[in-house]
Amino acid sequence: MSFLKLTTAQALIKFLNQQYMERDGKEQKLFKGIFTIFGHGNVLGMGQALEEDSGDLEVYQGRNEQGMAHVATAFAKQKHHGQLIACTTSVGPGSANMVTAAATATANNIPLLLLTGDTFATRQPDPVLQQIEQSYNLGISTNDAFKAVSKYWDRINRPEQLMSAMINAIRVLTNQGDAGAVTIALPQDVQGEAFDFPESFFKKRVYTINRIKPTDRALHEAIELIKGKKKPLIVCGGGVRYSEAASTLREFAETFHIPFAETQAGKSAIESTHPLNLGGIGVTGNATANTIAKSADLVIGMGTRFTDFTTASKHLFQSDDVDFITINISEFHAGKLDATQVVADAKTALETFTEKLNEIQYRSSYENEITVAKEAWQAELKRLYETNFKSEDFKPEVAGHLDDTLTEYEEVFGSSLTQTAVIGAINETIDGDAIVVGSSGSLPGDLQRMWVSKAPNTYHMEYGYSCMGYEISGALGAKMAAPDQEVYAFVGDGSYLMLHSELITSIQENKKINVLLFDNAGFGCINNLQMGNGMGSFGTEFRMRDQETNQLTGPIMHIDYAQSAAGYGVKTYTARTLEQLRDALEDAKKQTVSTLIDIKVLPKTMTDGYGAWWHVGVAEVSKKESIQAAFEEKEKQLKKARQY
Ligand SMILES: Cc1ncc(C[n+]2csc(CCOP(=O)(O)OP(=O)(O)O)c2C)c(N)n1
Ligand SMILES: O=C1C[C@@H](O)[C@H](O)[C@@H](O)C1=O
Ligand SMILES: [Mg+2]
Repeated sequence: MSFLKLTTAQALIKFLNQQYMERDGKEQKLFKGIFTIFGHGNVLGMGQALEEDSGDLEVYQGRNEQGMAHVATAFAKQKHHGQLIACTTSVGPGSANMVTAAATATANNIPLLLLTGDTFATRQPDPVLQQIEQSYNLGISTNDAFKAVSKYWDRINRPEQLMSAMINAIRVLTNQGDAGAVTIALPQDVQGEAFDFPESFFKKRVYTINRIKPTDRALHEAIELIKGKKKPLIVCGGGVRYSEAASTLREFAETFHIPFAETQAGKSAIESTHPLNLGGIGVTGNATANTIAKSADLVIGMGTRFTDFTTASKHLFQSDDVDFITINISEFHAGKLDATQVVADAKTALETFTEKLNEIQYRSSYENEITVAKEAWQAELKRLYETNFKSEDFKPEVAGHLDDTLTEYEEVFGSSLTQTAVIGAINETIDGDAIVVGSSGSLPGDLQRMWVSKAPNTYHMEYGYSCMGYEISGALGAKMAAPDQEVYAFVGDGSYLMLHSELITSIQENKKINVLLFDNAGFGCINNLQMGNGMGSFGTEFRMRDQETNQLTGPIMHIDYAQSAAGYGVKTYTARTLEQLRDALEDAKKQTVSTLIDIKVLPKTMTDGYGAWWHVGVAEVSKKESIQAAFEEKEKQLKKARQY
């Protein structure tokens, strides 16, 4: 056996360079690059290894650890898990900053490799700068916080541990059904320590999609169930996209005349205009999907985790005889809703289902209800595109909350744009193959309902963790994954303020992204939520502290986001009318640098409703009658929901 004397960090980088992913006969490096923010916890180990020989890894410089890890997550998501970017941080606050991003990746089952600097394994200089020192356990460091949010966690206290740790790390990162954040904590001293690593550790390793077939029994049970059903409905989840099963799903739906609805992660597998595509389903779904869902007698979940947003807190599927089939590569997710479980890859499962259903010449019994529901939604979409604050019969989409203060917003903003009209104008103006990215606030709801996807894989929504701050990082990750397509981040003002640091990285990397900043001066969707459940407007509008009342009820804050981003070198625009917006969008297309359009939109003009309930924690006791009423309503609706 031959050996290579390397430091732990050098061995790690060499190992990463030898990992490959194979898809559809095409092989590529599993790791495209590595994001870094160096500090004393990683610069002399990981930094040294990368400076000396990074191999084919591109080395990027992040601005905020959370931000850079979101970039890496979005990159993997857009690449359908086929290629990854690793992240290295310093010890203490550097790694702590990344915990939120780890959780985001894990919630969404997206592979993300985090290489966090750690305190000394020898403990000789303890306490080192940024060490917490838990007196009950000296073995604990900040990095233990990743245990709750990682799918695999390890600490390399001796160089030779790297080998088993990394083989397990890759096992998890390449597991389609159970991927997520993988945290490898690297004590500062161990990173630089040398060891004679066997050369075999560095051999080329090629991974591939595990296209698990359904068992005969699962297939038989599922087909027997489908046979007796008249109104099946497919829920197209992210698994359809990650498994690259869209064309198989299209053929399946068309052959058996089965409509499909989209989750946030599944949207844009197939274009919105497909006659069987009902669009977004659930809490943030539209009327078409939610209407059909209510009377479906069979729900076939494909690659979906069936979150509360998809099932409307298990309240959506109201037919007495509704049954569920779950097709999922993950046993855990297949086990949801007491379904007939088909643990399999979506594409393979669909192929086998097609064969069997063809044998019995199955066809659903839908007549024209899908077309009727789709046409009704088209009319509603047109209305949403045309909402106009200035029209006499204007009523905000979320009415009865702040109706009287909307003119105050109009004055401060110098704009009466409605959010739905803005989304309509953007959808009509940007290229059909542009990728739209989002994550939190009111925009995911509007986009899941309203966005007309024209090309495959152009809708990129992180809605597993709905993490504010993902949007701009996510846009950069999507751009790095698809450099030939325009990428647009849809971001609220609250989320923009929380984290937009990687906008600078987009400039540094010459990766143009377009930021569409929807400024409604507040945490709009949370304001809707609280007021919709009987509360007042409390702590969610961006208002100055009123000196007399000492409450946040003073004047609306006005922030010139365009001016601030211009200082970064971003090409910026302000849009106060639809015409200005369209002009800005057209001009932004011509730019080579990242752009930002500061769009002032009136609160309460986002979409709302469409027949889905959401189970939220309403107070059982309150002096307010409106809250008592909200609680009673919640209890009433809860009785109609499935319990598990
Ligand atoms: C990191 C994080 N913190 C808190 C929340 C809870 N939250 C969800 S949406 C939201 C407000 C979003 O405001 P904004 O980005 O302006 O969007 P809007 O709802 O106004 O469209 C908050 C605080 C979250 N999703 N993520
Ligand atoms: O609490 C939340 C409410 C949702 O409407 C929003 O989209 C999401 O970001 C969130 O965290
Ligand atoms: Mg806002």
